[in-house]
Amino acid sequence: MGSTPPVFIGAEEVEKHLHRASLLLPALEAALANFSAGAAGGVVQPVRTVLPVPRHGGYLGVMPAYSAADDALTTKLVTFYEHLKDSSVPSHQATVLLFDPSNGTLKAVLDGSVITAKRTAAVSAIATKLLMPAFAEVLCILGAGVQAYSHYDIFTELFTFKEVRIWNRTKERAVKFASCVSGPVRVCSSAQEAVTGADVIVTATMATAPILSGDWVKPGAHINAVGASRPDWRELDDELMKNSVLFVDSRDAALTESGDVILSGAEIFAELGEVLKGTKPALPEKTTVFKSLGMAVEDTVAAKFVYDAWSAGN
Ligand SMILES: NC(=O)C1=CN([C@@H]2O[C@H](COP(=O)(O)OP(=O)(O)OC[C@H]3O[C@@H](n4cnc5c(N)ncnc54)[C@H](O)[C@@H]3O)[C@@H](O)[C@H]2O)C=CC1
Ligand SMILES: O=C([O-])C1=[NH+]CCC1
Repeated sequence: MGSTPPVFIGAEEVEKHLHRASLLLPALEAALANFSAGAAGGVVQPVRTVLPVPRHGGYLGVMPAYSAADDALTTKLVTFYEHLKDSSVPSHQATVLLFDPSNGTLKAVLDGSVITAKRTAAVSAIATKLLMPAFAEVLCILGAGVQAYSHYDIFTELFTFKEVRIWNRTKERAVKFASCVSGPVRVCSSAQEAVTGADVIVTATMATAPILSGDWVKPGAHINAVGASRPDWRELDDELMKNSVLFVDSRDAALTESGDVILSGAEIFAELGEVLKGTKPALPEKTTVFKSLGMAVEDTVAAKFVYDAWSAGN
């Protein structure tokens, strides 16, 4: 008798079972805390392997993780390309393989793009809940791509902002963003205009040089720095990196992959998981940066969530 072939769960099905990124919050908070607990937390996750594809300006990331608390084993394969000529192809594409951890059998192949968009935004939301100033009124998003949309959705679901602003390098995309989302958004002509006076800032661009200057940032603001995941790419300038309290998802990853951290020489204060565990304080009264690179265990718990929901309905 042959083994059961893996199921394929495509983007539409993933979206159906994960219609709100906030569904992932409890699992992600636990995974971040477990990751930062070291061996005792039961998360096995190396820093991802990123293979450059120099001829085409692309990268293939391989992101395996096992979470003992969830008894879940996955690897995500994610490609990201800097300058795609065909704008109908997304800059990031991903697939998650979910294995039976007891015997290594491949159980499911899941679309990873929806998972990547939603788990990243959910992790930024976790950071924001902990680190944003009291009475935050203005949200500013720099970038108008996939991550901008997923961040807008969960941030406006969880928090109450009086004003949401967007800036994008090409203004048409920002205008389109403002016309597509559910609430009012002010389209700004410059990053400086968007950032000035903002309490919470999300940088989610493909920039390779700083787009956000410390000069513009209101003291006490919180920044989720989501882009610039290569050691020579930047979104934030040195002033901002050095004059903020710096939180990361993974110290090892930040010191390997983040141009903003490596090139500025900024000191890492804590991993988000350490704040969640209560071993490091959050310091919301200070200007804070959460440098997000994206962790494999986030995909593990998200894929398990989707697979379990899919299984329950089949
Ligand atoms: N931290 C994490 O867990 C994750 C981070 N990312 C990163 O988030 C960023 C955004 O990803 P997506 O929204 O999926 O990409 P996207 O391609 O959908 O959107 C990128 C946006 O950046 C803008 N942009 C492109 N080049 C730029 C430049 N040189 N300067 C300023 N803006 C520029 C584009 O106009 C577009 O609005 C990327 O850097 C990506 O690698 C993506 C997935 C997970
Ligand atoms: O975590 C992730 O999937 C990624 N981070 C940067 C590019 C893709």
